[in-house]
Amino acid sequence: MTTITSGRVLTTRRLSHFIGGRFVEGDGHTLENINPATGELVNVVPVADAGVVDEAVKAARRALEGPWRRMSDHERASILRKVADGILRRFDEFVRAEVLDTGKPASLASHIDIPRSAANFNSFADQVLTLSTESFGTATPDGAGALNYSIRVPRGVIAVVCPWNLPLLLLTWKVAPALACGNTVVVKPSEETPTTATLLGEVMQEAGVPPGVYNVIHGLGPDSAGEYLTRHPEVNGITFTGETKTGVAIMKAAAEGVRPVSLELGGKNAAVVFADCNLDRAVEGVTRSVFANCGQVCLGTERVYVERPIFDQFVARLASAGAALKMGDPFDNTTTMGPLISKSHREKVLSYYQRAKAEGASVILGGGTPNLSSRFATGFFIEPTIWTGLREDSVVLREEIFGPCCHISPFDHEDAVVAAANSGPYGLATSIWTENLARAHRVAAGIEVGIAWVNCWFLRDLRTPFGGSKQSGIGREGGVHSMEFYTELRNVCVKL
Ligand SMILES: NC(=O)C1=CN([C@@H]2O[C@H](COP(=O)(O)OP(=O)(O)OC[C@H]3O[C@@H](n4cnc5c(N)ncnc54)[C@H](O)[C@@H]3O)[C@@H](O)[C@H]2O)C=CC1
Ligand SMILES: O=C(O)/C=C/C=C(\O)C(=O)O
Repeated sequence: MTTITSGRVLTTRRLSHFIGGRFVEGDGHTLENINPATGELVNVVPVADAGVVDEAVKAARRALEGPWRRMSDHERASILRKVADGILRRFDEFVRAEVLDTGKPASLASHIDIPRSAANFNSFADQVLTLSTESFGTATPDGAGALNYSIRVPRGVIAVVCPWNLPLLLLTWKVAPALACGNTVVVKPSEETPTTATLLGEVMQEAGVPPGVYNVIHGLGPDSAGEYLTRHPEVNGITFTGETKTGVAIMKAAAEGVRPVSLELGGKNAAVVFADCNLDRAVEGVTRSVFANCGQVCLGTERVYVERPIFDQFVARLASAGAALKMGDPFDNTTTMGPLISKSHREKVLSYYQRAKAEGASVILGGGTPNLSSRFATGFFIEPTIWTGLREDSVVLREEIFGPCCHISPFDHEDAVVAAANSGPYGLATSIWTENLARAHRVAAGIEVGIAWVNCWFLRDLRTPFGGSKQSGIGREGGVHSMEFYTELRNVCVKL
């Protein structure tokens, strides 16, 4: 297929839905998937209407009657390990697809996104083999007793709705445990990043995942594929990562039919840096937590609190680390920061850059868009930005921006910084930087979040509970917690 875009002639692919083990063309209604680093077209993507979504859910339902659910946990685990191997075998292809869809540096996709996606399958293949249930010996009047034991059954068809910031990583974080437990899935990747979900369909086939167990439909959210899927009455559970407002819409959809939801939503995460920290480690960690993936990580830091004696030094060091980031060709190994995901997202983040100035911030670094040369001048790049001097109640300190920016405030007392970190509606993650062990434990317990890191950030063990407090989500995934969401316990009482 040949397409003319931005004055360039490109050969592009047309993606398909993946339903019942087949790649399915849509009805001709499509959307364009744009490379955020250049503004060029990557591929043309079909948009599923209600009929296509119904077909996918029905394929997933039929597959529940097939071999997948009847296989032993060992057999399913062995197929999931083949999926992991398949991702690694096609590593470069996955990296390239993820980079073209997101604009993130290939070094990041090769280091985090794609290896973690394979690790998700291996980890949940392990997890399903060590899952235990409870049993009780129960006294009965005749003295013979009864045995109560519980079994875990798959929930059925799971709707998986994914965002664009870590497309394959977050998709597989949900698909791997859902499949390990014997469910079937219908995945709706973000309209911004549809490619790796589709490529995974090929890997699933090669690995021997039966038709209909893994289905992918493309499209938008409201009044489109996302909404049709989450409202579909034959979906038995919904897992979602993305914006809090979308989480609310999905929870409402799930209420119809009383379906369980697992929601990992937005954040406005605080990093707390005490004067007794190892400053080199703190600067390195906070630099990553603010700027990694161009600030498009729900766990990232947008509020930094630094104890006053080291405030000026910390601000200067974070600013010089931010200034050293190199934007440009994502496939160049020296590039350390990609663009934002889309033109509209850049407009949103720039509106906060303007708002910060209007609210009286001192701009320590950045605040605008960079001048890049050649092809990348039309990409959605934005400057890494640091502010100081804002009031705690300013909009920029309360709303999730999802860009490469942070505000740094000084603090004097532990209680006050814990209160500041806890202000606002979100409670996803925090990082605490101190060499005082007692203080580290105290502050980690005091900040209302699902994930507290001490002297590190994004150090992940896939067995640990992962999720948010307050408006940052409902439920926990990871390890046994994923197994709890993707199965239902059934108690069996046997009279002896
Ligand atoms: N992990 C996170 O916390 C993320 C947060 N965001 C934040 O959300 C903002 C908006 O980004 P979006 O991509 O629009 O996020 P979003 O939350 O609207 O979209 C995520 C996924 O949900 C789907 N979706 C949207 N509305 C839906 C609905 N009513 N029913 C069912 N599915 C629906 C989308 O098609 C996409 O697949 C960003 O500017 C950023 O601030 C975005 C991505 C990830
Ligand atoms: O599971 C992880 O390690 C990372 C999760 C990150 C997000 O959920 C996000 O940025 O949206």
